[in-house]
Amino acid sequence: MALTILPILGPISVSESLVAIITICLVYLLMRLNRTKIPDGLQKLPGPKPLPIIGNVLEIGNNPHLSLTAMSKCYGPVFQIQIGMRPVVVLSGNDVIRQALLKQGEEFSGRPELYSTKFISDGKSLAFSTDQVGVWRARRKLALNALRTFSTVQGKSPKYSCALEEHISNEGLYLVQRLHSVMKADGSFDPFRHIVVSVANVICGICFGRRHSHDDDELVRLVNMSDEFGKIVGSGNPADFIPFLRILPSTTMKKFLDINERFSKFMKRLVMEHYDTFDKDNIRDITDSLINHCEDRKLDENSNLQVSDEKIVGIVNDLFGAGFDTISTALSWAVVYLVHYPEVQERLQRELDEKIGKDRTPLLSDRANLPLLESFILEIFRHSSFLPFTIPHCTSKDTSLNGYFIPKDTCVFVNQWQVNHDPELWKDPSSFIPDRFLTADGTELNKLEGEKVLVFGLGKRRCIGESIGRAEVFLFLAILLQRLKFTGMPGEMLDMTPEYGLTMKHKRCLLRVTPQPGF
Ligand code: HEM
Repeated sequence: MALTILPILGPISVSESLVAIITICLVYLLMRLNRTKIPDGLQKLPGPKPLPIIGNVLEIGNNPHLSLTAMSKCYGPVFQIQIGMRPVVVLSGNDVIRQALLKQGEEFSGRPELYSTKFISDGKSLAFSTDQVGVWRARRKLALNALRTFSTVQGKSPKYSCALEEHISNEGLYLVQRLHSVMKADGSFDPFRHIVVSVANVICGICFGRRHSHDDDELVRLVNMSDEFGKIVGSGNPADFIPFLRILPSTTMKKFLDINERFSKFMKRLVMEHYDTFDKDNIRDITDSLINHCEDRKLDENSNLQVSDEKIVGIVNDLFGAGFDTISTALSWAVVYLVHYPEVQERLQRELDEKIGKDRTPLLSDRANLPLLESFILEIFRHSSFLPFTIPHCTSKDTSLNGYFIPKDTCVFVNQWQVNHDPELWKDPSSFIPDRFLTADGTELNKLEGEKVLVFGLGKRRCIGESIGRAEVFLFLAILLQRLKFTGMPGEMLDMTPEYGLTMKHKRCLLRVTPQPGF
């Protein structure tokens, strides 16, 4: 990533170089003159010395979660780097992150204006855009209510406690069948390719009241390209901070624009279908409820909320986008960990055999009875830390943290990976040990330990899909483990090195399944 800036140094002439050097010097001098004065009693942020123009890009490298964790050991839990000419504050450590996001939540809840995020949902994304506080708060409340209502509403069958459980269970059982048939046809399968469609169908059911076939080319291509999206919007993408990188040809950027365009087209079609068939007396799903909200607001003369219809109905883009990528990444990692640690897979299957048996499908209400599965999920969240940073934050006013001055509009990275691998919080953090989340006698989940895992963010920007995410990962895994045994390809070692992005993915691989006895 960082090395993409080097080719521009080659083809320039001597006079161009001189102009460039003079410009750099002038900008540097201007920056020194404009330097913010540090208020009395506060200190200047520590951090590595930046190079002109590129700042600390070379030190940050291709794995910012690792390099910034290493820097926190040297500079402490609050330090400053420079990406390009732009200062970025990096937060690490449980106490400092809680102080910033919970106790000083208002000051740290903004989003920075970044080049890449302008392309997401035409710059109108709830999660990424720089909406004013009032607009963001109103949209977030609408999104939360819509999610809550349409996941807890009664499903079609009385067997299930809610529509969410029904969607997950149906998709989980379908995924089992699908993996059997792919095994018969090809002898192996790419886990992400199939899991992502099943997970996308759950959120599609809640948002649009429909599901797509696993052979639906448009959906399959769209959801399978999500890693290109994450590579660009992950914290530390140099093109967000160094303007001239945007004009250099980049295949990743091209794919990013392509996926955003395809995504918008796909979503617009589904939303238009809803407008065409909208019936106020039959609200079918989240899209209908958002359209209905716009209609009600037009009738309410006292309404003083200045949020456009496009921004209200566009909330569904965020719910769909966040709802499939995060959960399918978690599940795909889970399957890869099962293969890498076969003894853990055997213990999980024994727990399911003993507590659920073979005569019924697991339900969400089984969570309390399956402590090892719950511990396994927490350890996947912690060990993979597949969301290594939250979405970048931004300060909404001048503030301070740990005695350091942080000016308004400073971009802030929150290093979740560091917290999940902090030796002060975890014994042997680099080892995969699900039992660390069980009580000493191994019979129950140690909830306090579980709360230390940081993967959904904290405070005002905390993920609004957390309970859906946790429920989905649990129920899909319980259904898969009850019916299938996962193995790797004979003689091949799995490469567990994550590929950096907003959500870190494992390398694409081929796996196998065999039916569990009795299925
Ligand atoms: C395992 C699953 C999931 C994980 C690990 C996860 C994690 C996160 C994280 C780390 C953030 C950023 C927090 C911050 O910036 O401080 C976030 C934000 C968000 N998540 Fe999730 N998420 C998951 C599932 C979901 C689901 C299922 C949905 C919706 C259906 C969702 C919707 C959102 C939205 C809308 C935001 C933006 C909130 C805002 O900016 O106010 N997430 N999530």
